[in-house]
Amino acid sequence: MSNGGELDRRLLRRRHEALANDVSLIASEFLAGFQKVREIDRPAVSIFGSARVLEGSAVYERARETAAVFARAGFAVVTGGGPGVMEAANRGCREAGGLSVGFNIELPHEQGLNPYCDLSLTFKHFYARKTMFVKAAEGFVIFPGGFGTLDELFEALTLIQTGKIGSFPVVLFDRGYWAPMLEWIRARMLEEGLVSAVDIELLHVTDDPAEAADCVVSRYEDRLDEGSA
Ligand SMILES: C/C(=C\CNc1ncnc2c1ncn2[C@@H]1O[C@H](COP(=O)(O)O)[C@@H](O)[C@H]1O)CO
Repeated sequence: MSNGGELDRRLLRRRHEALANDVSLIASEFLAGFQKVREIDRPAVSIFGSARVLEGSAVYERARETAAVFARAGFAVVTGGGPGVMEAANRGCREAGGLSVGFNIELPHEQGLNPYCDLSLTFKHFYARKTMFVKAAEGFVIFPGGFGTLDELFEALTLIQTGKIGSFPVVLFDRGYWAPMLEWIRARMLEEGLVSAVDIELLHVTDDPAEAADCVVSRYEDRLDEGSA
């Protein structure tokens, strides 16, 4: 099965004769993604986190619980549709009667879509898929994770910091996990003038599922009152 990697590698090799066709394939993936986002009939949160945590682990169970709180608040839960935190969040949302959405990705070592998604789409390209996490969401909750999770966290933060999207809440779940990163951001990035204090204020840190949900839901309600949601 094609995993999109061949197309990405071809684009980067700059084989110009193939570019127009390749770009139109990518455009059609964006369009299919936007159409799927339109099917989400309520406000949504995008939840990111490790693909590797297992059922029963603290991170998995907190993600499941957090997604359930969002579902009970009337929010859809959007994830990458894979295993680990993605599965936990889709599962928690489904168990609480919410709308559970998975934007999966074709990978060389296929993991497949987890069985807890009501709406789903599988992408070939990370960049089209990442746009849908942002397009769909009123905020972001990020659980402990590795490179993929950090990529999604900093994508959201950069879009907010540069004003490409509104100032949506970004919640880091698990104080202990994120503390060293936040300390480094303050001690080095801020100290050396590479970010501003207001940039750091974009991040909210919590260990509490209800607080994570309240942060996103209350900001959404404020935007509704202002007429900007
Ligand atoms: C490596 C494993 C599974 C890979 N399958 C994935 N399926 C869907 N989405 C994924 C997968 N791996 C990473 N992602 C995305 O990145 C985030 C997690 O990455 P991390 O490096 O594990 O932090 C996640 O939010 C996904 O969107 C398990 O064997």
